[in-house]
Amino acid sequence: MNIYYAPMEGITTYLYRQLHNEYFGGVDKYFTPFISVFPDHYIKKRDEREIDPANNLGMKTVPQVLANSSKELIWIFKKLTAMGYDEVNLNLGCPSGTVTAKGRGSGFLKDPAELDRFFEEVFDSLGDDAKMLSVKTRIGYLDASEMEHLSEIYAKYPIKELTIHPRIRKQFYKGVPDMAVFEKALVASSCPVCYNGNVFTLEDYKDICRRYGDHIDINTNDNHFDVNLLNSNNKKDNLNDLKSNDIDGIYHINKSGCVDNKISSVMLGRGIVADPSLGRQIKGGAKMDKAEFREFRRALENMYKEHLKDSHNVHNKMKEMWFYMSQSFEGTDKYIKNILKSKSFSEYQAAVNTLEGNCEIKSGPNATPVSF
Ligand SMILES: Cc1cc2nc3c(=O)[nH]c(=O)nc-3n(C[C@H](O)[C@H](O)[C@H](O)COP(=O)(O)O)c2cc1C
Repeated sequence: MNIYYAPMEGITTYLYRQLHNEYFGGVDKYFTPFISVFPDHYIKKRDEREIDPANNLGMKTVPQVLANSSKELIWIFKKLTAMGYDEVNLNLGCPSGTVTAKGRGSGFLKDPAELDRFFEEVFDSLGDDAKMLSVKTRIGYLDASEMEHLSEIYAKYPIKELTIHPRIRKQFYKGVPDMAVFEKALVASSCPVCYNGNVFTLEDYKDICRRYGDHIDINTNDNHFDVNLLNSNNKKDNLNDLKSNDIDGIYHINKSGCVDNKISSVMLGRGIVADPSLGRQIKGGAKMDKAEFREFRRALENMYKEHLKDSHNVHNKMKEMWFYMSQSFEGTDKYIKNILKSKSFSEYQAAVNTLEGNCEIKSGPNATPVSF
């Protein structure tokens, strides 16, 4: 199973990604926060830094882009692949009003006919290279029933991987993911599917794997089976038989060689911001302890101090991080308030020391973080 660190605007900047990779790892791909592409083929300087290969050494980074014209997308796609990226992710999920008002992000889902035309132009123009395009989508703009038609559109194109966050636009990040709609979309997909939403703990991850993770990847070039997780009915010994005889009878194998009702990847968002060791735990490594957390938290502060000009920005950035990270500690209620309402960096530091001194890292499931 591939483990991805979700794109998170304002959080998963290249500086954060570098630090997370250095301290915890456990992540197969890091997605950049969305990069807006402007009509005159321009992206912000800030975003140029996000994609600069020198800022992404030693980790696998996937640039995510926000575009709703094929010209914009084709331009940025070519720029990124020429820089060496082998995947570009299209954002069809952003719920922010300023984005959706321009028909971008989840706002693009409002007009499926236009989305279909857009994909047709993009895939026609990019030819074989288009197989490097992946998509991250919500299940609808106004209503989850929209996903049925959206799935038909996605299934027409050889998308590298489809990440499904099973919420509609107006939910933002609240409420529970709609698993029934996710399941239908998973079955309808013609490409590998990544699940995203509310995976906050190792248990949440295992639950998703139990339901959707039993999968077999087939490398069609050398007919080699790479077994990731096999359930008790499909013992390893039976694989050669499966390969030669029964595989189509048991599973429907899609174009990319994945079993179409099983997921290929899980994308972690707020859960891994809260507990940066979540990916490592999923890969069989240790949960962080307080000393390790503290070291990472100090490294974050130092990194922001070094790179953000204004000390207010450092303070605000750390408050945002603590909104999520406090979810990894027991009984933080009265302490986290002091961090979030601190007026100066020294007040903030005192409140952080109090929280870290009085609260232990949770051993059980984390609470559900909403958003800052
Ligand atoms: C603060 C914040 C910023 C986000 N920025 C992006 C973004 O730039 N691109 C994107 O596709 N999704 C973005 N998301 C959505 C996440 O990638 C993810 O889909 C969402 O948080 C659900 O996953 P989770 O329940 O694991 O957090 C953002 C979410 C939050 C809370």
